[in-house]
Amino acid sequence: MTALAEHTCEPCSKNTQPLSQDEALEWLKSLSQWQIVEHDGIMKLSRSFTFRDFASALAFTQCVGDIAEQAGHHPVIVTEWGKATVTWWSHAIKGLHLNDFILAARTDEVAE
Ligand SMILES: C[C@H](O)[C@H](O)[C@H]1CNC2=NC(N)=NC(=O)C2=N1
Repeated sequence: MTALAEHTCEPCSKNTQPLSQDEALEWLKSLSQWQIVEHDGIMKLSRSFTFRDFASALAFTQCVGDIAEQAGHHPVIVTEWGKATVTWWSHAIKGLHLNDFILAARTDEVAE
């Protein structure tokens, strides 16, 4: 079975259905330390990463930005001293798509 990070992101149009809560919870089992949060009725995938200082958090933020640019799919990243919180969701479908789980897995790879 292909590791989640190696999956290919699929373009999703605004007509694509977001994952159901059950589907999202099933994919969540493939990740660790990520959680599904809901803001304004939109399910999102979020995880905080801790670092020894601001510069390290900023360098991680740049790496996540590179992943996002490469995929054409972007998270919200809150970067602060010693911490960065990454939240993925698919704006076009106002919910979660497998792409968000793939990019969360790729986010974990650059946090190591
Ligand atoms: C035009 C541009 O490709 C689209 O707006 C992309 C940009 N990045 C995106 N990122 C996320 N998370 N969801 C989107 O729907 C999205 N759409």
